[in-house]
Amino acid sequence: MATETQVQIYGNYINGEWVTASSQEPIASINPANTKEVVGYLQNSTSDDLNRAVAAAKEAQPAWRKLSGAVRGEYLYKIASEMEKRLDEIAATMTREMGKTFGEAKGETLRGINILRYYAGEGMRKVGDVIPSSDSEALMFTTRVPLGVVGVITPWNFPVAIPIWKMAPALIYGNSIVFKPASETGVTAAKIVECMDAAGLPAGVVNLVCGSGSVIGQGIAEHPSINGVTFTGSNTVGKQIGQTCLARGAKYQLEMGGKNPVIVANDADLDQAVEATISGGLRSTGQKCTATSRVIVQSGIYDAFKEKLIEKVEALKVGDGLQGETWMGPCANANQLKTVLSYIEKGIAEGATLIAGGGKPDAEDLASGYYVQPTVFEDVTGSMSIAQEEIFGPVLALMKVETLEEALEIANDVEYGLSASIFTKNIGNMLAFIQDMDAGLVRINAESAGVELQAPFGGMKQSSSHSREQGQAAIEFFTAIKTVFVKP
Ligand SMILES: NC(=O)C1=CN([C@@H]2O[C@H](COP(=O)(O)OP(=O)(O)OC[C@H]3O[C@@H](n4cnc5c(N)ncnc54)[C@H](OP(=O)(O)O)[C@@H]3O)[C@@H](O)[C@H]2O)C=CC1
Ligand SMILES: O=C(O)CCC(=O)C(=O)O
Repeated sequence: MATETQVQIYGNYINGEWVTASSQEPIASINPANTKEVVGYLQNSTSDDLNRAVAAAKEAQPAWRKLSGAVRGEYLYKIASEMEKRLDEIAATMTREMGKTFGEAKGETLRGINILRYYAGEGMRKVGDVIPSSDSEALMFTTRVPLGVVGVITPWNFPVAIPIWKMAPALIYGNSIVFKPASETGVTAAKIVECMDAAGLPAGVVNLVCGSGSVIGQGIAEHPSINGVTFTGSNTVGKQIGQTCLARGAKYQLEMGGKNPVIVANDADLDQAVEATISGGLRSTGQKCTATSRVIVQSGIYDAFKEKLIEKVEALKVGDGLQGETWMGPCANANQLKTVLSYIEKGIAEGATLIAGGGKPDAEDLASGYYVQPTVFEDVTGSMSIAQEEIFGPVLALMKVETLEEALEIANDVEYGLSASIFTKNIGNMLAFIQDMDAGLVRINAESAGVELQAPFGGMKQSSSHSREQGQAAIEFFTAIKTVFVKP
């Protein structure tokens, strides 16, 4: 009861003001580690609220765009400083809203701050090239212009880093924003926007509209005044957004699922491979699009690898992410837990052998959260659902192979192509993997998760719309090239 009385209601942020949605029916954001705790209340917005946010963004964009890149960059530096002042508070809110451990949440918030500073610097870098004209008297060059109003639709699994790696480049290149965060993590989103407000960002440049995906998310995809939509989330929703944008001629960028493999070769450093498989597969409760899901192990090292992996997985401490000793928190919501448990059942039904975990933990103090045990299967074959479909949970599927060629064939035999790792000391194995692995991110002797903010990020096959986010690659989505020809 004590928590209920202190719970804050967060407004939408439209045209520089915190406002209540027209529906007057706030949505509760629940702590997945203890479902009796409400973290905060968010607005359940309607299309009228969305229209107001889009109108504000449209009005603010021309003046924002006219500022120099350096001046826009100053705002990003200020937002980063505001977030730094509230680092622990924002990280704790993230843990309470979606369950990842406080250490991971703090690391992610710092990453968000670093992304802001990186793109602040981009405001001072070149945006075009001089190209020789066939006319000797003419000057020909390229410049770039912003898209206009950008819709930002984000998931709950990286509630700070993903919104910021979309919004920071959108802003630095002169766009204004309508931001619709995942409903699970609306309080964390509101705190990011509070930092933007405290930094003095001009009214209307960023607008926050909370509400359901089917109303506000779909409304953004359909809105005639939104010029581009950047999305991270499920494949089903991503494709729907892509088709809606395509139909009205808007630009879109989609980052979606993964079914990421790790190959462990006979000559791998065993300890390194085990540590990286656990970290890549089970941190954040396996809820990363880059999480390791399939572990393809050569027969010569299989038994030793399996033994060490199981010993370590069974020692992992599951619990509330705010408690220092916790290694793995709960699933982010009831649906996630249900999905993970149903994949575990499918794995057993399709003939895989369960060798660790496999259900909810027994501990009484975990009964009111969405907890699941870290789980490992062996005897997994390529056609099983747990080898093909994204689980988005702490479930590892071990697959034994004889040769590296066989390992690569299995690794590529899925519809996704986001990230992939190999553990080997052999340069030939490394080069074959770099060359033949169909993934946007290939990592050698390193876990499959973990993205560096200054490098391009995105997937192949069904994992993305084939565009790239982050680093300097972000300019490709958030701007259009203008080729200029000048003749005296
Ligand atoms: N690639 C990744 O990083 C992620 C992948 N996923 C995958 O998706 C699965 C389901 O997760 P879930 O959270 O439901 O993912 P969704 O794709 O449903 O949600 C992602 C974002 O899209 C919004 N949204 C939902 N429906 C629509 C719609 N019709 N039109 C526009 N926007 C919409 C959501 O809003 P709201 O929250 O209000 O529903 C949220 O902001 C996971 O199990 C995982 O497999 C999930 C998250 C991240
Ligand atoms: O691995 C990472 O750091 C990023 C993962 C990611 O982008 C995602 O899960 O959506």
